[in-house]
Amino acid sequence: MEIPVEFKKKFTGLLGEEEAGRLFSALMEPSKKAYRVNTLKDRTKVIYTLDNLVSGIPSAYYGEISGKDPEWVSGSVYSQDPAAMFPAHLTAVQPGDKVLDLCAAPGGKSTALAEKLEGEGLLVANEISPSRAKILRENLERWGVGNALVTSASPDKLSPVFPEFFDEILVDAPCSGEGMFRKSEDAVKYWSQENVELCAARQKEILTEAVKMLKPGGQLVYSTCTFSPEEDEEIVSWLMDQGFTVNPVNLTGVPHADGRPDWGNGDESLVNCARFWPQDGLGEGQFAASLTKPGTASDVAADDQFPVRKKKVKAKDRKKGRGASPERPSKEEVGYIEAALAGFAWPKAINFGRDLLKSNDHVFWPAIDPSAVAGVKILNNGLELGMLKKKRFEPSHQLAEWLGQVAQDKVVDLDEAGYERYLHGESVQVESALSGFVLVACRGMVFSFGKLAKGQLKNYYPKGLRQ
Ligand SMILES: C[S@@+](CC[C@H](N)C(=O)[O-])C[C@H]1O[C@@H](n2cnc3c(N)ncnc32)[C@H](O)[C@@H]1O
Repeated sequence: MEIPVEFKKKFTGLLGEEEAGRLFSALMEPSKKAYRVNTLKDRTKVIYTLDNLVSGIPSAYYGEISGKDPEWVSGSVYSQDPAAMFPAHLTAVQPGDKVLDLCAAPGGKSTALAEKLEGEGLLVANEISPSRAKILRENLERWGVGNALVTSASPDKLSPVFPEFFDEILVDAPCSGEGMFRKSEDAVKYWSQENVELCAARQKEILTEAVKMLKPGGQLVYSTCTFSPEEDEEIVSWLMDQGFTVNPVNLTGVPHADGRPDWGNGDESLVNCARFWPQDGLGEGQFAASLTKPGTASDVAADDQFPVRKKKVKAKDRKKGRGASPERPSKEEVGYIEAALAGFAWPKAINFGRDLLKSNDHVFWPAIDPSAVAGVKILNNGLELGMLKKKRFEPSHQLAEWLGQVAQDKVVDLDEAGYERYLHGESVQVESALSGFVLVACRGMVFSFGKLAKGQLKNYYPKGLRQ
C-alpha cells in the first residue's frame, strides 16, 4: 500500500514525526479481525475458541470467521473490526428505548443496538442506499431481531416523520475512511483533502436531520472511521455550538486515545471523545463521541407513544404499494397461521388475532404502526411471520431466525454434509418422525425453515441467500 503523500504531510504536522511514524508503520501491518457473539442467541453452540477477548466489549473476540459457518449463517456471530464495536457500545440504550441508527448498513452496529434492546422497544435502522439497505435487512433478520423498522431514506425524508422521537441516535457517518486504509484499497486510492472537506459538509447535513429526531436530553453518538479533525473534533465542536455537551466515556483498559481539544474548538470536554488509532493495537481507525442534546425529556409532549403521527398517503406512494393500509388477518386466516406454527416455542408471546397485520398477504407483527411511517421506503417493519397462500400459511425466513433465539423441539439438526446441501438449495433425506414445517439447524444452530414429509426435508432456505 502506498500512503498518499498529502496524507503523510498532514498527519506529520498534526501528530509530530514520531507518532506519525508509528501511525504510518501500523498502516502497513495486516488489519485485525474479530467477531461478536450474539447475546440474543445461545452462545454455547458456538465452537470457536472464545479466549482472545476484545477488551471492553462483552462477547467479542479476535479471530476470523467464514460466511459459510453455521455460526454465521444462523446469526450467532458477526464479523466486525474491534474499534467499530465501540460506537454502539457507548450508547446508553436500555430495553424499551426508541433508537435510531441513521447510517446503518451493513448493520454491524444495528445488530449490537438490537442486542441492547433485548427485543423491547424500537430500533429504526436506516440506510440511504437501497442495495445496502437490503443487506442491512438480511443481517438484522439473521441476528433474530423482531423489533426493527428497516428503512431506506435520506435523513431529510425521515426527520419530519420522527420529530424529537428517539431516546438515542447513532450517526455512524459516511467519511473519508482513513481508518480503513488497511482494509480497503479504495479508501487509499480515493483519499484527498478535498474529499475530507466534502465528507465534513455531508456529515453536518446528516447531523442537522439527526438533531431534529432526538428528544431533548437524548443521547447522540457520533462516529467515523477516519482520523481527520475536520470530520471528528470539528464536527463535535459544531454540535457543541448548538448546545450539545460531550459525555465522558469509560474505556478503562481499552487501547485508545483521548480526543484533541486543539483539533476542535479548544474546549477541554473534547478529551471525552475517543480515538482508536491502529498503532494503539486494538483494531482499525475509529472516532466516537457521546453527546447529550440540550433540554430535558419532559420538554417533549407526554404523548410520545407509537404511532408518532398519522400521515396521509400520497397517491403516487399508494400506486407504488407504499403506505397502503395493512389490515388484521381474518379469523380463518389466523387459523391457518396457528396450524402452521403450532408446537414452536416463542421468544415473546404474540396474540395472532390482535397483534398481527396483513399487507398483500404478508403477515407481520409490526414494530411501529405502519400508518405513522407512510411514504417512507420500508424494507421491513418488525417481524415478518410469513405469507398466506390460498388456504395455507408459509412461515418466513425471518421467523426461523427469530425462533432460533430459544430452544425448540420441532427441529431437524443436519450433519455437515446435509447442511452444505441445504445451503445450496437441495432437499435432503433425514431421519425424523416430525412432519410439516420444522426448523432446520446445524450443530444446534437454527438457520432456516424446512417442510418435512416422510423424512424428505423440502428446502425453504431463501434463494437469494443460497451458497
Ligand atoms: C460508515 S457506513 C455505516 C456502517 C454501519 N453503521 C455498520 O456498522 O455496519 C456509512 C453509511 O452511510 C451511508 N450514507 C452515505 N451517504 C449518506 C447520506 N447522505 N445520508 C445518510 N447515510 C448516508 C452509506 O451508504 C453507508 O452505508
